[in-house]
Amino acid sequence: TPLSDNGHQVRLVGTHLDRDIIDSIKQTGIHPNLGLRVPEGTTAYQLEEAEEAFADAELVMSGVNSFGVRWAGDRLAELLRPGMHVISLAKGMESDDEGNLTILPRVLAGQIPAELREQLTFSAIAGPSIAGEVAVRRHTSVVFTGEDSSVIEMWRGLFATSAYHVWTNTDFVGVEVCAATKNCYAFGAGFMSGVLDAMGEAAGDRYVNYNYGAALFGQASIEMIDFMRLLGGEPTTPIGLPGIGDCFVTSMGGRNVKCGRLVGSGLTFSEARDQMPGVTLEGAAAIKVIGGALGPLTERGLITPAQFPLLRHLYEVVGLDQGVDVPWDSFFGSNGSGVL
Ligand SMILES: NC(=O)c1ccc[n+]([C@@H]2O[C@H](COP(=O)([O-])OP(=O)(O)OC[C@H]3O[C@@H](n4cnc5c(N)ncnc54)[C@H](O)[C@@H]3O)[C@@H](O)[C@H]2O)c1
Repeated sequence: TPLSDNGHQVRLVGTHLDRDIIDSIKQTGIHPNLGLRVPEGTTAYQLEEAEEAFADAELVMSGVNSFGVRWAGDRLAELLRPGMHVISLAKGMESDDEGNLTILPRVLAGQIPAELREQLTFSAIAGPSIAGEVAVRRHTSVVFTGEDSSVIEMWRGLFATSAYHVWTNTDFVGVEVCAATKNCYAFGAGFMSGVLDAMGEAAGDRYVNYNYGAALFGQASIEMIDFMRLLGGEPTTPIGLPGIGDCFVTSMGGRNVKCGRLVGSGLTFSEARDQMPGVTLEGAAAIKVIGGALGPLTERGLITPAQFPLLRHLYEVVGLDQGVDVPWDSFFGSNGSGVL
């Protein structure tokens, strides 16, 4: 929407999983998931028509989610040309057996042969932005990130409108780690409602569980800053849009929070998952990857057993199918602000 509002032509290429969406846009102009008409100047293409869509295109935006990043990289390897700029949306990280974590734009770039890759740039969009709200031009404030400030400034110039407000940040690792980890913590945000669901009528209608949610949210902010120290981001990056702001919007609802709510009400993660067949749960997947890396990182002495108590518990719940038993007393360090 912001690109179209600025007068650019947009070519929307679906994956093999998006055939119905692309058919709908081609036939009616309506994006069926959002129930909205795509903006003027947008043309939809099926995957087989990707070469036509990429012909004379200068800029590429990848909206493939975290499950398809390597797949997207393989497709782009065939379609990109030297001098093109790529910006991606997927939120998550990959881990190896030793717990080394990699941000997804680097995974995407890694699928492109080195000779071509060196003639491209890779950037990403982060920060609180619900697709449908952007589409109806609600005020949205985001962060564009990448290593090269002139490239992300170029992207900002293309996107920024009176409703879509863009900041730029060259802390690529820090911003992307925030984007990935907030999805983990937002799963936990579902617990506060789930616990009330389990209480049934005994919960009454006078008090809700905001204290519970606020404590999880506060601990999430401490752990995001700890991730900056671990992975090489700036300690201030989680403040504002990339971490806290995005964690807020993601915690307010969506598929991931719904699953967290079911788990908070007493179901195991596997049982909750079974109640949501076919639903993409990027946050739960991120907990398995990032939470799963904490064990090897602790064994290697890169973090202490006292660090990341909330994400460790989320991993017990999602990765090991254990019940919710929030380790409150291990939160907030010695002073309520995470100082150990
Ligand atoms: N929707 C939002 O409001 C929003 C906001 C900020 C960031 N994001 C991020 O942007 C990305 C896209 O968001 P979305 O809501 O469109 O997600 P989505 O789950 O609807 O999927 C987006 C795309 O990924 C493709 N995809 C999924 N699994 C795939 C696979 N295994 N192989 C190949 N392609 C696959 C789908 O075909 C689709 O084109 C996500 O990583 C999300 O976290 C979304």
